[in-house]
This record gives sequence, structure tokens and C-alpha cells, in this order.
Amino acid sequence: MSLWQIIQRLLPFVRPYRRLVIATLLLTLVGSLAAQVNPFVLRYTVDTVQGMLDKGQGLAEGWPLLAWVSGLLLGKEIINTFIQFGQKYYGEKIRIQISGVLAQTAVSKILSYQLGFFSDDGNQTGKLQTRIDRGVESLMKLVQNFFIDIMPLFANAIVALVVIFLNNKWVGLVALAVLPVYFWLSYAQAEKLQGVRRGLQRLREEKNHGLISIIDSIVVIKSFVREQYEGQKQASVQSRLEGAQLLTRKTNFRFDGLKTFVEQIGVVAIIVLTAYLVLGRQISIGAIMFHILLFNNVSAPIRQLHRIYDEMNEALTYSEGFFAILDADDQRERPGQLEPGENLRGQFELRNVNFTYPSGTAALHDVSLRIQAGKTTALVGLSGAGKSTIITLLCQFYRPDSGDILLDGHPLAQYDTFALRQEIGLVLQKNHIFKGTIEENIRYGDFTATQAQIEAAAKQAYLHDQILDLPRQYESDAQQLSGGQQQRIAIARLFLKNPPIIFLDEPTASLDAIATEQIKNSLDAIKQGRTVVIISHSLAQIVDSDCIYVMKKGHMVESGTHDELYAKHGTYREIFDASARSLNIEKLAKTMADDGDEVLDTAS
Ligand SMILES: Nc1ncnc2c1ncn2[C@@H]1O[C@H](COP(=O)(O)OP(=O)(O)OP(=O)(O)O)[C@@H](O)[C@H]1O
Repeated sequence: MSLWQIIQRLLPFVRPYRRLVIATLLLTLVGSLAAQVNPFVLRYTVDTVQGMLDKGQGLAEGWPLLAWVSGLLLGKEIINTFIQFGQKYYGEKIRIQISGVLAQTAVSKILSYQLGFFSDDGNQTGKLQTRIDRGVESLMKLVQNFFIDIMPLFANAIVALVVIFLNNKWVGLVALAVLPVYFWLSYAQAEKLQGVRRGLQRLREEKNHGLISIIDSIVVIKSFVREQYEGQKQASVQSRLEGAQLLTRKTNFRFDGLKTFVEQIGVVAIIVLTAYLVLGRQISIGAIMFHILLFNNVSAPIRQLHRIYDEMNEALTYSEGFFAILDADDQRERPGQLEPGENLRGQFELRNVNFTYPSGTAALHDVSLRIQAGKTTALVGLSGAGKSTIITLLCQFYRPDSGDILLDGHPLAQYDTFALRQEIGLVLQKNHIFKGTIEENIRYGDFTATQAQIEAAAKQAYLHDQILDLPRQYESDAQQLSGGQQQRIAIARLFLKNPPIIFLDEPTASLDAIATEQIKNSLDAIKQGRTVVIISHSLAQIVDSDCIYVMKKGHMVESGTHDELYAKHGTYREIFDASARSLNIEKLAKTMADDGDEVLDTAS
């Protein structure tokens, strides 16, 4: 991305603040003009004092001059203080407001993208955050530099240069001669830093990602006593980061030294030349200070040049990553024309569907199946068979590579994604619990729900009584609940949302036996008249489904009711038998039979 392209991209964000930008620019321009007052006052003072000394006058005659000069300089400084405050405050206001808009635009964009966007390697947690933070930060520096700093800085330098030339062309030529060397050094410095900076960006992302991943996996790290291993992994990134940071500093210090040297050569040359002209009686003695102060007014802004150039290059590096987030329009959830509405029946059909994850894993191969409206359909298969993938396609989290997915006879892609998801309730094996109270977490299912409705949903999910036992009840921190309790929150959310289509992916996997039975009863009740797709490794959850599809390695291999599939002696039967063996059904059956005998004996 070129600088010009970035500025064009920034303009829409800056435009709403154009008045503020113009006001700040004007203030800074006035400030830079005021900066030229000192050399004139100083030259006038030195020459007048010199004239008075030549005439043999002393302090008594000099008081009015001192009072007048002090008043003038003080007045100028008072005005300058206001100007500087205004310039800094309004400049900061622009920066803060635009950076807020930029960050919020990135958040809105990210929220509008499909799941595929987040599985990209560069968009993982931490990396994405670094890209946004650094991007906004460097773009703000660019706004500051381009819209606030550059013009006044150059105006300041040019005005000072013109004044020098008007006073003495030789001194002007010396001041001018230093500039190309200075420009060239600044350019070389920024060029040298560019490659290093890209490396720095990658390392910063890696470090943040590493830190977040440590926090996420702290229990596993501790249980395997891998603290040292994880620490070393971070230390290696940190040491590469330190190397890159040190290299940046070293390069900066080397060039800064060179530039100061060049500047000092300019100062010495101007002192020597002005002294030569003063001694030759071509100019007054006051011109020495006058020229040096003016030269400082030329070189001080130019000294900022490298910083500006450097920050612009930084913006070029980081804004690429930032704008890539804003520009990922191909990742947007696609709105469709069809809204499910009241006529929704909820019949899905997959026809010869093939699907590959963005990572390259081919998860589904030529899958065809029909999910009847108002019925319960189960998906069965070994781990990694592709069952959850089917649900993600039905929710439109991803689109198939080929084949058709229909809902009520219309292509699923024609439905408005947001409207479609309003009609779907999804409960996963592990559901996210937000930071907040139990009440807030259940309310996520319906923001308009009353407290009574929330409690009713919690009762259906067999959670209400447990919540009442907590010290702060519905106000308790939801993330402190046990895995099974969190699962019931997810189920309560589903009850509150009350959608006509329900996808259950191992909904009772983390529940105890009693809770599993309770939730199964609740789910059996809510299933009535709704389209339900259930995935479960527990066959007890699926045997009474209206239709069961059996999957193996991404292929659909069998379908039918439990009895039909059992009689087939195929994959389903294999899974069923293995499940029975793992549950030690024989022993359980015997225990129950013995218990039955005892009951009968007691009865007789
Ligand atoms: N987000 C993802 N990105 C890349 N590959 C994925 C993703 N999710 C699943 N896969 C891969 O797709 C294949 C099917 O996975 P899927 O989760 O659909 O299986 P499953 O039958 O639901 O398994 P399980 O019973 O273990 O949940 C697997 O090979 C898995 O590694």
C-alpha cells in the first residue's frame, strides 16, 4: 500500500473532523510564525545595546529598552502558551476521536465476518488484537503527521529560510546546503528500519498470541508440569523481539548522531561566516544570534523529518494489516433475499455436498441427506466423521465447496443469514459462557425476557434450584459454575430463545447421569413439533430418533431408524455393539434383573 492510498483510505475517517483539523492547522501556523519573533527581537536588542555602549550610555538609558523587550517577549510567550494549548488539545481530540472510530470500525467488521475469517492463521486471538492496536496507533501518528504536523513544520522552516536569505544570501546558502544531506540521512534511516519493523510486527503478534494461549491453556500446562517449556517458548520469542528492538534503536542512534553532526557543522559554518561578515563590518553584531536562532528554526522542524518519515513508514507497515481486516469483504456474512418467517417448516436437504475447511481439511465427501420438518434426526459416527461439520453448514457458518443445501425447497444460500439464525437454537458440547452473571448469560437467548421467563427457562434446564443455593443466586458469576452447570445455562438459553429449529451437538456430554436424564426429558418436551438434529455418542440419546444417519470419514454410509440400522449389521451395529460393551450392558442388565427378582420376592 502506498502512502497516497493510505491517506485516501483515511480521508473518510478524517472528513467529519475537518473543521477541527483546519482550526488546529491555523493555530499551529500562527505558532510557527510567532517562533520567528525571537531572532528579530534579539538582534534588535544586541544592536541597540551595542549602539548605546558605543555612545557611552549605561543602565539608566537602557531601562526603557529592557522593559519594552521584556514586555514584548512576555506577551508573545503568553499568546504562545494559549496557541500551544489549543494546538495540542485539539490535535489530541482529533487523534482520540478518529482512533476510536477506526477501532470500532474494525470491531464491527470482524463481527460481520464468517467463521472462516477467524480460522486464518493471521487472525488468531492476540494476533488480530495486535494488528488492530498497532494499526490504529500508527494510523493516528500518520493523521497527526500529515494533517497536523507537516504543514506547520515546513512553513516554519521555509519562513525562517526566506528570512535568512532576505538578510544575507551567503548565510542562506549555507543553511540551504545542509538540508539535502539531512534529507538524505533521514531517508536512509527510514529505509533501513523498514525491514526491521515488519519483523518486529510479526514478533509482537506472536508474543501476544503466545501469552493469550498460555492463559487459555493454563490448566493443561500445570497438569502436565509444562511451565518451564511454555516459559522457554515465550522467552525465545521475547529474545528475538529484544534483538529486533535493539537493532531498531541502534540504527536510530547511529543516524541521529550523524544528523546532529551535520547540523552542528551548519551551526559552526554560520557562526564563522557571520563573524567574518561582522568583523568585515558588513553586518551588525546582533546578526550572529539572529542567524543562529533562524538556522535553529530551519533545522528544528527538519530534525522532525526523520520521525515523520519513520512514522509514515511504520503506518505503511501496520496499516496494511489493519486495512486487510477492514477489506476482508469476501468474508462477510452474505445477506440473502429470503426470510424464513412464519411459513418456515424446517426441512433441510443436502445433495451431494462436498466441503473443505479453509485450513484444507476435506471434511465432507458427496454427502446427501434429508432432515424432515418437525422430526428428530440423529447423526451418528466415530470422532472426526463430519457430524458437527454438517451442523456448521446448516447454520451457514461455512458454505459447501459443491453440492446443494436446501431449506424448505429453497437454496440455503438464498436465505438471509441473520434471519435464518434467529430461527435456530444451537447447543454444543462446550458452550461459551460470557463474563457476567448467570442472569445475563441466560438472557443472551432473549434480551427482552422478563425475570420470570429467565427463571422458567432455568427451571426447564433443571438449573433453578442450584442457582438458588448460590450466595448471590442469579447474580452469581456464571464463569465460576461447574462444567455441567454451564452446560445447563446453554440449554436454558435455548429454552428462552425457543426456536423452531434445534441443533444439539453432544448437549449432555458434560452432565452427570441424573442431570442427563432430566435434560433429556426437557429436550424431549421441547423437541415436539420442531425440527431437531442431534449428535450424540450416547446411543440412548438417539435410539428413538425418527431417522438416523451414520457417517464415516466424511461419507454418509447408512440411514434409517434404529431397528432398521440394527438389523443391517453395518457401521451403526458396530458402533452400537461397541457402546453396549463399553457400558458393560450385560452386567447392568443382570443387576437390574436380580433387583427385579428381589422386588418380586418382596412383593410375594
Ligand atoms: N474449524 C475447523 N477447521 C479445520 N478443520 C476442522 C474444523 N473443524 C473440524 N475440522 C476437521 O473436519 C473433520 C470433521 O470434523 P467434525 O468436527 O465435523 O467431526 P465430528 O464427526 O463432529 O467429530 P466428533 O464426534 O469428535 O465431534 C475432522 O477431520 C476435523 O479435524
